[in-house]
Formats: sequence, structure tokens, C-alpha cells
Amino acid sequence: MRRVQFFDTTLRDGEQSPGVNLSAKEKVALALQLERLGIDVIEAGFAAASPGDLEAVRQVGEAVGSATVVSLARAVPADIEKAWEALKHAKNPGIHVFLATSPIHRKYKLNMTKDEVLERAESAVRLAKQYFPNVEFSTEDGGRTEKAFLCQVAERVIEAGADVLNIPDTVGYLTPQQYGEIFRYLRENVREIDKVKLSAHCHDDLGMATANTLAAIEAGVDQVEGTINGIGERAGNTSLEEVAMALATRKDYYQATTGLNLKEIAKTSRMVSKMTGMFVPGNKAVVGANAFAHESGIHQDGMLKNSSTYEIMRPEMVGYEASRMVLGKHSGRHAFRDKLKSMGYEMSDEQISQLFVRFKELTDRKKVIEDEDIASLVEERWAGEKEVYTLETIQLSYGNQSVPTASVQVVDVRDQRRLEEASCGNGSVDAIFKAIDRVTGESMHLVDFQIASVTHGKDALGEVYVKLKQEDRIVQGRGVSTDILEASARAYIHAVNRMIARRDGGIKMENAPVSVGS
Ligand SMILES: CC(=O)SCCNC(=O)CCNC(=O)[C@H](O)C(C)(C)COP(=O)(O)OP(=O)(O)OC[C@H]1O[C@@H](n2cnc3c(N)ncnc32)[C@H](O)[C@@H]1OP(=O)(O)O
Ligand SMILES: CC(C)C(=O)C(=O)O
Repeated sequence: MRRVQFFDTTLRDGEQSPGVNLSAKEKVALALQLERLGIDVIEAGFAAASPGDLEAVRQVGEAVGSATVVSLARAVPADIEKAWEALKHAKNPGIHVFLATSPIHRKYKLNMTKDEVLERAESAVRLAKQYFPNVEFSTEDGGRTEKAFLCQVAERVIEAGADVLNIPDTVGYLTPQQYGEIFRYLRENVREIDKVKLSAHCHDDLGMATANTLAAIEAGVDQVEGTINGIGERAGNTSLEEVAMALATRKDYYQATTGLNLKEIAKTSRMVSKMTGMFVPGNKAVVGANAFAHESGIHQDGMLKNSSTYEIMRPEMVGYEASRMVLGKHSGRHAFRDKLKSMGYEMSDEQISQLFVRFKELTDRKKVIEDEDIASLVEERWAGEKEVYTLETIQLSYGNQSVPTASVQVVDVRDQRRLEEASCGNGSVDAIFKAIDRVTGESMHLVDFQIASVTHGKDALGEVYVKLKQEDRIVQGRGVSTDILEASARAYIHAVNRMIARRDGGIKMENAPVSVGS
């Protein structure tokens, strides 16, 4: 199986993302992490761009031990000399010289003829070779360059001593088939092509950077270039982690290996995101927060039975701890049961079914159900004595010019009667509590009322505590809901049930789940 070399340009092309500016210290920290990841070549910056970048390239070159550290340089002597100034003390120095070759760039940007481009490319490589043991030459906008002319450029830079020939799809224009075809064409038509390593460098303007890079690997390139998280100029570069995982997961197809320590991918991605301020979208392949998360019941059930049903690679392979089961509207009983178990609740099927009904009601109102939500549901259902009344519905009429009115429907679980009553109050909560007193025939005195937020965000669960007094007995009740008025009603009914249980000799809590601690 052949080994594909990985060239990382997060610190150069990645830094060309608008708004990104890495300090020398940050570049060194990232470069050391890239080295831990097993990157073969690290492009540390563009020494001629600024004194600060020259200094950063210098520090990276001296800090990195095994990887080759390169600086980008235009095909001008001053840039090449700056690159050498930065890297002359590096452990493994290299240079990446580029010159555009396409008709569009020759005419509008460089104002150079084909012959001038050939001359300049050759002389730049010759000069670079005087300083650096390792010289890469890139035909900028190679993807839109006439193939015959590309061959001419290739022959001239090989003759001048280039070690690597990179053909970038600078503007992300080519299709995978077209990009692969360029490398096959070069192999067939360039003299002494075997003297250089061929390299692929793609941009993601049409979302094809990874596909194009993989097509280049199929066409036999020796090296691939890209960035972590796919950051870079415009729509970004090839995501190296995507290519690495495609090769690792589809070894059967690509028949190629890398020198990467895949377990370092997650950490590297987090570092890049943090230092560049470029957040990784949740659905990003390999490193997105949802890349190993499962939300729907059918998928979660499959995952619990065997992870190969819905995962082609394990999160542990790239350094994540485990797949995540996200409980939400689309989740089913299997995942719900698994979550309860992982939180330490052991329950019968009947108990789980009862709780599942409340869970589904909650998911209609809350996007993501967190562990605290589940714990609140369990405690609300089983924290007290056996229920006498269960809340069915509440209806409210409220206006700042009118008296709030609440109507409450409950079921008396002793005989399954459905009961309904209404009441006015000083406020909505007062109206609800009075309606509950009426419907249950109980007379309670409210001693305390507190509201707390259980979870975060606009759809957070609210938790209400009430303390009720009847004669000399005091009980507490607790209710949770995304709606604070509903939580109030639940808390009040919870307390009423406890009061009845206490007063009538204590109805035992027969069905409560066993909590074995979480
Ligand atoms: C595809 C890529 O990602 S290429 C890398 C892009 N990265 C960067 O540009 C980041 C760093 N760049 C910089 O800091 C600045 O552009 C510098 C310092 C390199 C140059 O700055 P300036 O001298 O002010 O030139 P400016 O950037 O405005 O224009 C580029 C000049 O380089 C020329 N040029 C562009 N590419 C090359 C090349 N590969 N070889 C030689 N000359 C080149 C342009 O034709 C233009 O020349 P002109 O002034 O004769 O018209
Ligand atoms: C310098 C070259 C390789 C480049 O970044 C590009 O063409 O995209």
C-alpha cells in the first residue's frame, strides 16, 4: 500500500481566511500540534508578507523537530531570500515557490507572456535550490492552465531542480474527473516526471475540494495539501481530516495510507477553531459537533444494537470519547431507556412508558432534552407519594384590564373521573391555584412559591417549588415545564397529592424507580 504525504497549510492558506491573524506564539503551538498529528510538511507562513510573519515562520522552523517547515514565496528573489532568512536555522527547512500559469492570470494579473512565465519559474526554482534542500513549485491556477503549457512549465522546473510539483485548483473550478486527468496527463507527457513528487492543492468554491483531492490520489499523486477544518481563502481549502478519514475508512478502495496519528484530529480541530475564531459547523464531516451524534429513534435504536448500522467510523478513531445520543423530538423508547439507565435510573417497562409520554410532550416544546430535563421529569413523577390527581389541561384567560381566570381539568386516579373547575384570581398563578383547590375540593394555604430555571436558553425548563399548609401539616411540591404557569400547576398538584397522602395515612409509593446514583 502506498503512503500519501500530508502537507498542511493551516498556518498560511488557512490564515488567509478573512479576519484570521495568528501570532507567532499561536503558530508555534499549532505547528507542534500538527507535528503530533503526524503532518509531513507544515507551511508556516509567507515570510515576505510582513516582519511578523517572517518571525513566526522562523520560530516554527526552529520549534518543529521532524516535519519539514516551509515558507511560501513568490517567484521573486526578494521573497526567496526572506524565506531563507526565516528558515536558515530550521531543523528541516523547505520553500514553496509559486507562479500563476493560466491564461487569465498571465494576461490580467502578471502581464507576462508564456515565455516570461517559463523563464521566471525556472530562475526562481534555481535560486531557491541554492538555499533550500527541499523546493516545491506551484503552478498557481494550474487547474485553468492549458495542459500542454503545464507540461512545459513542469519540464522547466524539474530541470531547475524542483523536488515537488504542485498543481493547484486555485479557484475550486475543476470537477474530480478533470482534476485527476491533469495528473495522468502530466505523468504521460512530461519528461523526467518521476524526479518530482506530485502534489494536489484544492479549494472549496464549489464544495468539491475533498472530492478533487481524493481524485488526485486515485490519479497517483504523492502529496495532498489542505488545512484543518478546511479553513482558507474564500470557501476554504481541502479539509485534511476529511481526506485522512476517507483514506482510513476506505482503505479497501484507495489502497493508500498516511503517516497521521488520527486520534489527534479532534484536538487539532478544536485548537484551530479556538485560535482562529472560526467555528466548526455542527454538520461538518469528521469534526463537527454532530458528526457522531444521533437524534432519531430509528437511528438510535440501530446504534444501540450495533454502531455499524449508522456509523462508518468510530469517534474514538479521531479522538472523540464516544458517539452521542441526543434526545429530542425524534427519539424513541430504546434511546430513552438507555439514557435513563446511564443516569442510574432502573425502571420497569411500565414506568418507562409512563415517563415516555411526558418526555414526548416535552420534546414538542424543547429542541434538545438535557440530562437535567430527564432528571426533573423522573423526580416530578416519582419524588412524592402515589398520585391522587393528575393534571390534564389548564386554560387561562389573561388581560391587563381584566381579572385572570383559569380553568383546570384533572383526573382522579382512584376512580378515573375527569373533573373540571374554573376560578378567578389576583394573577394567573393565583387563579390556577384556586381552580385546583376547587377541583380537588381541598383548601390549601400557600406558604412559599419559587421559580428556577433548570436548563438554559429560550426553551429552558422552568421549575416551580411550592410549599402548602393545611391545618398543621406543611408539604412541598415541585413541577417542571417549559411553561412556567404549567410548572406552577404541576407543582401545586404535586403538593396537594402529598398533602392527601400525609393526611390520609400515607399512600405508599409502590412504583417509584430505583435510583442507583449517576
Ligand atoms: C493563491 C494564493 O494563495 S497566493 C498567496 C496569497 N497570499 C498573500 O498574498 C498573502 C501575503 N501577501 C502580501 O503580504 C503582499 O501581497 C506581498 C507583501 C506579498 C506583496 O505586496 P505588494 O508588493 O504590495 O504587491 P501586491 O500584493 O499589491 O501585488 C502583488 C504583486 O505581486 C505580483 N505577483 C503575484 N504573484 C506572483 C508570483 N507568484 N511571483 C511573482 N510575482 C507575483 C503581482 O503581479 C503584483 O505585481 P505588480 O506590483 O507588479 O503588479
Ligand atoms: C500558492 C498556491 C499553492 C495556492 O495557495 C493556490 O493556488 O491556491
